[in-house]
Amino acid sequence: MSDDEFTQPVYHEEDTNPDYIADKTVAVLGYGSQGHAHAQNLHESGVDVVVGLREDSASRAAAKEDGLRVATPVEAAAEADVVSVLVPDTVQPAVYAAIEDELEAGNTLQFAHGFNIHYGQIEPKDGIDVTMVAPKSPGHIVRRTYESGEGTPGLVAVYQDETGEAKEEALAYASAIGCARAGVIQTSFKEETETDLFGEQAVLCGGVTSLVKQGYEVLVDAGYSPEMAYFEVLNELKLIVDLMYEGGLGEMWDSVSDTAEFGGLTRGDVVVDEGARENMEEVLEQVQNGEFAQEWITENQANRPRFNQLHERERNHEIEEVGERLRELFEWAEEETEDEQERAEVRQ
Ligand SMILES: NC(=O)C1=CN([C@@H]2O[C@H](COP(=O)(O)OP(=O)(O)OC[C@H]3O[C@@H](n4cnc5c(N)ncnc54)[C@H](OP(=O)(O)O)[C@@H]3O)[C@@H](O)[C@H]2O)C=CC1
Ligand SMILES: CC[C@](O)(C(C)=O)C(=O)O
Ligand SMILES: [Mg+2]
Ligand SMILES: [Mg+2]
Repeated sequence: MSDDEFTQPVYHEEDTNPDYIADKTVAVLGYGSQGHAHAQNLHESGVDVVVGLREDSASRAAAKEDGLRVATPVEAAAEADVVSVLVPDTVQPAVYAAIEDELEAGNTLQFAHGFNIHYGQIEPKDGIDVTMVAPKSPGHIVRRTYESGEGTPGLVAVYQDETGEAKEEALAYASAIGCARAGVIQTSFKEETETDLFGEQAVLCGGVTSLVKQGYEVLVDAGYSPEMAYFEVLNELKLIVDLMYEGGLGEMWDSVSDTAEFGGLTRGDVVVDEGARENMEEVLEQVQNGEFAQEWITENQANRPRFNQLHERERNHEIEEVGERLRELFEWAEEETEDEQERAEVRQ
């Protein structure tokens, strides 16, 4: 499929012009998963970066160690032409309120996810551009693939274009963080927000973990060993997903045995059946009508009682303890530990 056969424009390096960002200062607010990756990638692409962090932020030392300038979010926004808002979605409205006065006409307010704009939690002032550059990948992969030269695919969207250059600038930013190497798809804040939330809830994060836990429990409850259950439903999942990632469903089906292909094709839809599809449609509806967004906003206003309870329950699931023991036993444990350390550093 060539690019002009896609339903939406897809941009690569040659479609971007670094001049749109080259002489600008970018304030990256937050130094977490996305923040550390955007800030370091932009910096190494030659863009002037200032990281905006709270005075008492534990991440200040890490950002400085990575060779970046650090200021408070307000100071960073004051000196920047582009303000990239990479603090958690739940704190973005308060951070925006604090920096709004620092945004001058012609500046850009940029996001990596459209939640707050789409659901009206941030109403950006007139006179500024409002854009999105959303890598379709966790932040530590955005960083790692920039370093390895591959880049991760991303999305660009424009919500407000006062300068007439919002899209070009967003594309230059996408290129500077490595996304244009892999391809950047044009979308809208609405489409990115709704598909991102649906994807992470129904399939990527929610659906997959529920499938793994239920599969594990079914095997263990039937008397099989926890170790066997762990390998069968969790460890091997990565290997199967890697094949799908590399060559689609077809490459995976071609690689597994005919027995697995027949069993999978006849039993998969029994497990994820019409009822599961209807549940997925309901999840999508709650994203589209704002019910999920309201629930998440209210949950945060109440200091996350349900989130904390579910978070704790998930961490204490038996499969976590089995996995920790097993990962220590095998040779890939060392590599995993490095990854875990990297993620832990990012989370700090
Ligand atoms: N996680 C991901 O991979 C992806 C995230 N996104 C989007 O990117 C955005 C950022 O998400 P993510 O990277 O996960 O965020 P993180 O949770 O990793 O952000 C943590 C950073 O935000 C800072 N922070 C937290 N609260 C405040 C505050 N009140 N004031 C100032 N700074 C604060 C933290 O500071 P401190 O260091 O002081 O604790 C830390 O540096 C979101 O819009 C998200 O939806 C999009 C694609 C993927
Ligand atoms: C899949 C989760 C994600 O949407 C992401 C890494 O893209 C997120 O919000 O973290
Ligand atoms: Mg996502
Ligand atoms: Mg998301």
